Amino acid sequence: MKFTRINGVVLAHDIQGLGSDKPAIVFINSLGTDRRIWDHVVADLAGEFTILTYDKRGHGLSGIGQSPYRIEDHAADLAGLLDHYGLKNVILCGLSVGGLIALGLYKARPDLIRAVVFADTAHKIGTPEFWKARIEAVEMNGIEGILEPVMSRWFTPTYRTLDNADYEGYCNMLVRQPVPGYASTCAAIRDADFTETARSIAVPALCVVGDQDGSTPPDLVRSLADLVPQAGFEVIEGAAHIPCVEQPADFIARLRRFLNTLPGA
Ligand SMILES: O=C(O)CC1=CCC(=O)O1
Repeated sequence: MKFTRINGVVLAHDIQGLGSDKPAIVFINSLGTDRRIWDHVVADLAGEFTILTYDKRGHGLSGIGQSPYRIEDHAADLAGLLDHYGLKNVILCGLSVGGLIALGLYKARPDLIRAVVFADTAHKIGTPEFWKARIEAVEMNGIEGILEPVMSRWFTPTYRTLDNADYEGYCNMLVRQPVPGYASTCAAIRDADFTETARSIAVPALCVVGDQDGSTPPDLVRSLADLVPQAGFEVIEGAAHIPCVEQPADFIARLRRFLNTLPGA
């Protein structure tokens, strides 16, 4: 684990394969999660790629910084981290708000990006009213107060059982995020609309979504795929909003298939 200060905020991250000539892939997290959601994927790709995972500001072990945030702040943090390591020509894999951050980074620094995987995300997520209610709820009652509705979006009923220790662990992950970082990221999502950026993407892209995703349902993710000129669209069975956790083998297989289509793969 490493820590680096970027834009005045300490970002916790892991990097492997640095200095090799292996293609670089960067994973960008969803709201309320930290970089450990990518553990299965990273373990599978290790040795073949330079791999960066990080906790965006306000999440995990990263600093919180100043509220309010915009997606542009999260994207500037990622640009700073890539510049810190001299990473260019990267493949981005963004989950949910991570997809918005990928779009924000593409808008600001298209020079850094070689391809994008958009997982369970869209150019615009939710309504202002929805995010206002979410922010008010967490500021009033803490993240515990929204645990059940959020978990029913993240995971299928099959996964959400009391005897599933992994499920309990991901509940812990959510409730342990700092409220100011969580609420500020909700506000950033509320204010984001990357429709025009999505239309402008000139690199290969894959949009993928769990068939039971309650946050960014398949039809919404398909609408992103329709905007992005070179995007494929795939649905993962038996997953909700976080397929890299709930169906890692299927997620990895689709990711690998996409990576194998990239020029020079
Ligand atoms: O918390 C949720 O409802 C799921 C989600 C929306 C945006 C994101 O990153 O996660």
